[in-house]
Amino acid sequence: MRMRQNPQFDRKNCFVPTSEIIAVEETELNKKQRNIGKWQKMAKPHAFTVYYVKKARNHRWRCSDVTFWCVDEHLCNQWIQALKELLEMQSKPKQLLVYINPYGGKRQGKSIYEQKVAPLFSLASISTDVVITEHANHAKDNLFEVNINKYDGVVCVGGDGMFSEVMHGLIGRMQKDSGIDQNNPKAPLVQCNIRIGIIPAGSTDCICYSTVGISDPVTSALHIIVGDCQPLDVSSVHHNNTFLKYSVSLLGYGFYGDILKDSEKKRWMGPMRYDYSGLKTFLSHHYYEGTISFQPAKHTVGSPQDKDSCRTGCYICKKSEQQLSQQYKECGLKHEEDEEEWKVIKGKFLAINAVNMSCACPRSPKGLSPAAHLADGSADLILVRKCSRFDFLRYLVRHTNQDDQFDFSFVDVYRVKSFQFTSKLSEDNESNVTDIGKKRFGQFCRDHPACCCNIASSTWNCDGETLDSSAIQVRVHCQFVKLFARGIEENSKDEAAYSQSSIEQLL
Ligand SMILES: CCCCCCCCCCCCC/C=C/[C@@H](O)[C@H](COP(=O)(O)O)NC(=O)CCCCC
Ligand SMILES: Nc1ncnc2c1ncn2[C@@H]1O[C@H](COP(=O)(O)OP(=O)(O)O)[C@@H](O)[C@H]1O
Ligand SMILES: [Ca+2]
Repeated sequence: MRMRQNPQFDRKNCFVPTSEIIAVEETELNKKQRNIGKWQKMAKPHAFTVYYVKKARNHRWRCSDVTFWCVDEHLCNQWIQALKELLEMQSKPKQLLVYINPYGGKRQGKSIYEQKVAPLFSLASISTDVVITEHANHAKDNLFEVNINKYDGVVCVGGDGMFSEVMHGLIGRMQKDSGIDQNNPKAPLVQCNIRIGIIPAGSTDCICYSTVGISDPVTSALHIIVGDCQPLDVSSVHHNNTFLKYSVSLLGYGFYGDILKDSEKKRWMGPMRYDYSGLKTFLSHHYYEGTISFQPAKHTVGSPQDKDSCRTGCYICKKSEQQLSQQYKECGLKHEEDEEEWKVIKGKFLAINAVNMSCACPRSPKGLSPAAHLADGSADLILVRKCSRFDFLRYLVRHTNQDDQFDFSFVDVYRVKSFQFTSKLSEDNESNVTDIGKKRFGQFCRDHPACCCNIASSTWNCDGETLDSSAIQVRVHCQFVKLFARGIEENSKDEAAYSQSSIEQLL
């Protein structure tokens, strides 16, 4: 759509894709407005206002508007009618179920929603059912009861943990309605097609940041309003034949698991808790022995160390998904999982991280794996072996600058479609070796953070929630859920929008 700002004020033209129009309204002209400029000569001017997405720097979106005036009332009404019919034809949501976590982040979820998001939903004529959660898992449990077909999408206001709750509720509901047993690691899970929107109000908000490019409530609300759709890989996590969790951001053992475990007791600190626990965990410098086995993701066309970051309309995601589908058609799931070789690595690790996305966030704008892809059916498995505190610090600092965080002798990264992990402790226990001294020694280390040694086992950090077992089996499910997002857009020089389907074509 080609729009000229009000002729009296600004001669600038700008182009807005009709898919990024938020609303169209007839404009009531007050006396003052009538007396502006050349419209004074008009007996009775008529006007309509178009509200649209204006793109600012760093992927920030804002709602802007422009008013069109004309003397012909019928022409004005024709425009309004034509634009409204156009908006009706797009996949914009009309009815949303919203869960607000009043407890996450800086505990501002409710005010963020009411002050920044609700007015935009109202402008876009979106009706909402809002639930302010009263306890953990309230949203997840509620999703097993609601009439989900009534909604065009579900919105979570909170951090990654809140998204995880909503995702588990929707996926769990879908499997229950389809008679699928999630405890079976090889179950043919049924895809969840209802889109999830994230309004960032948490502590890390890496899922929002990695799929939109910024952690900003208004930007996310506008992505929901325009009806974006971004598929997302999901990892299922099992312990033997028991379902544990799904993960879309970070599955972290060692460093990030220890940070999460320590920070859970300090939620009263808000997001700062991660900085405090991060420093404490860094100083403790614990490493963990164990065995990782994994299947490389041979269907993907990218690699963790290429410079091809995942961007809107990602070619690597599209091509990888096509090749994966082709593999299943030719060989089927059973062959694919049983026949392909598993690579095995034993060692001592400071951190074992598996990420389905870059995990970019305000703390680390390029994330744990900058070239990880949102929808390529793979995860990047990052192994950080035991090293000195100084070297580990150099590794961490590289997450905050443009240097390659994988360019260290003690860091290996693999693009995988499945992996398993067992800690040495559980391996020893299985060989019936019980060593009281080791347990007592482990306690000594916990009491003396200065000690640099290996503790029996760490905790898995699964999107900010802890897992009950250290021995896990993980499988990546390609494009398993959908978000109201479009991935991170290439930074265009001029943030002005571009014309996709212009209103001019309606003329
Ligand atoms: C000396 C400077 C070192 C700086 C290192 C910075 C490294 C930051 C890496 C960030 C990784 C983020 C992975 C995201 C995980 C989230 O899903 C999870 C839960 O998010 P939320 O519910 O919104 O809080 N966040 C965490 O597990 C926190 C990880 C610790 C971040 C320091
Ligand atoms: N009303 C509530 N009271 C307590 N915990 C809640 C509530 N609603 C959600 N939770 C839980 O809070 C945890 C953290 O939520 P999240 O929004 O990720 O905040 P943060 O980013 O600060 O971790 C999640 O595990 C979620 O299940
Ligand atoms: Ca992926």
